[in-house]
Amino acid sequence: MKKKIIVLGATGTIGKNTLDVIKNNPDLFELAGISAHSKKKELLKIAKEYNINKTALSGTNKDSDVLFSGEDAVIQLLLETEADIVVNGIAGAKGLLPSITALKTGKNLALANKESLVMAGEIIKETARKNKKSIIPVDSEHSAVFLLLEALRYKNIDEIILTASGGAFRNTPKEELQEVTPNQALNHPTWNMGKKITIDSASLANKGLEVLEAEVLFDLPIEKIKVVIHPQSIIHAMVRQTDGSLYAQLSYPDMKTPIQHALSYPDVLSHAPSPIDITQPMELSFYPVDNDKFPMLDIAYQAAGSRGKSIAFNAANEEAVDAFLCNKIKFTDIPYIVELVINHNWTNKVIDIEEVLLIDKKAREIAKTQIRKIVEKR
Ligand SMILES: NC(=O)C1=CN([C@@H]2O[C@H](COP(=O)(O)OP(=O)(O)OC[C@H]3O[C@@H](n4cnc5c(N)ncnc54)[C@H](OP(=O)(O)O)[C@@H]3O)[C@@H](O)[C@H]2O)C=CC1
Ligand SMILES: CC(=O)[C@@H](O)[C@H](O)COP(=O)(O)O
Ligand SMILES: [Mn+2]
Repeated sequence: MKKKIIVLGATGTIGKNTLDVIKNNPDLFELAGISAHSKKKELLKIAKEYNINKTALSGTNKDSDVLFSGEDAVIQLLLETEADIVVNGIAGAKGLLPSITALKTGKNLALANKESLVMAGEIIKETARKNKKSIIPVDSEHSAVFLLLEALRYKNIDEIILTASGGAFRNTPKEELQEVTPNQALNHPTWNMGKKITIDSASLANKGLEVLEAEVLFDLPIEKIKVVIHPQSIIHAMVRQTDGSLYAQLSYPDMKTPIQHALSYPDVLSHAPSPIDITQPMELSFYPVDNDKFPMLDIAYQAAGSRGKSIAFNAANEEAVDAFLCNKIKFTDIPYIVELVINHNWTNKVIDIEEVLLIDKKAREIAKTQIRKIVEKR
């Protein structure tokens, strides 16, 4: 039986990589539905190529060229389409409700949209538990930890270590970060990704979100979740057992590897999307994070353990990155804005999705006020 897959964010980087994995494994996987936000032409092209009619376009009003259109299009697609797995490759906080709906409609969730877990980790896990469905991480580091923990049978785990490439400014002196441009920040050294996550890699906010994502996924105390700079992005994560042994997962920086793993799970396929050639010389190096130069990781650690602060971290960062990409604020204003927002009096426990959305909205308002103040001053 082929697994039926819905790809949310089919026009994005995760979406396209997922479509490649499906295309490369026609006997195993079958595309059941797709969503996009603005790229209608591209969405229709994919639908034609894969011969499907379950299409959703969320960034428009009623549009008869697609099956579902408008703000609720993704939710309608999930309600009306049978599938085994939903790959959530939507960028940002808008991925949250689709994650929950995927689980509620009885589908396993292959999750790239880390924001879902940062905003509503407990609610999503409880929804998965109630509906007897799995959350399979797609984020490369979490996919690696997931694999390693399974291989080690979750026994005697001491700590997990996520690697970070260091982003576009790993070698840029701190004093020069004031004047860097969006185009410079978008020049990721190892991965080809969407704009928002690429800016987050440059500021290390991505690693901050990933620490918060790992806190939810692996149920570990935050001091057991560590980060190390590894410029080659070959090792994606490591797990240390209590006897000191350190286990690592290695693969080239190609998202098809964790995506294939998530789609085939619990099986492992007999071929690799891009196998590592160990007959070639390969350098693997590691450095500590420079927290003074990149404060976003420390700010994320401050948000750990508090769902309200985690939501605020994500919301303020999304607003600040948007403003940076529009040249309204400087790169160095991003941590200033986010720290100011998370230092408000947010609740630690969040009960339901309505409360999540309320905190998200409030945090964005505070961030936008700060952005306006910065713009007025300059
Ligand atoms: N790229 C990567 O390698 C990795 C990404 N991730 C995570 O995966 C997610 C997607 O990232 P990435 O693929 O890089 O992003 P992209 O920007 O490349 O793609 C985003 C996708 O989401 C759609 N989209 C954008 N806004 C909305 C919205 N408001 N409602 C519904 N759909 C929307 C876009 O549609 P359209 O193009 O039509 O506008 C597009 O299909 C993020 O959460 C990211 O953190 C995690 C690990 C690795
Ligand atoms: C591919 C992936 O999982 C990204 O989240 C990646 O980790 C980003 O690179 P950084 O390590 O630079 O944040
Ligand atoms: Mn990652």
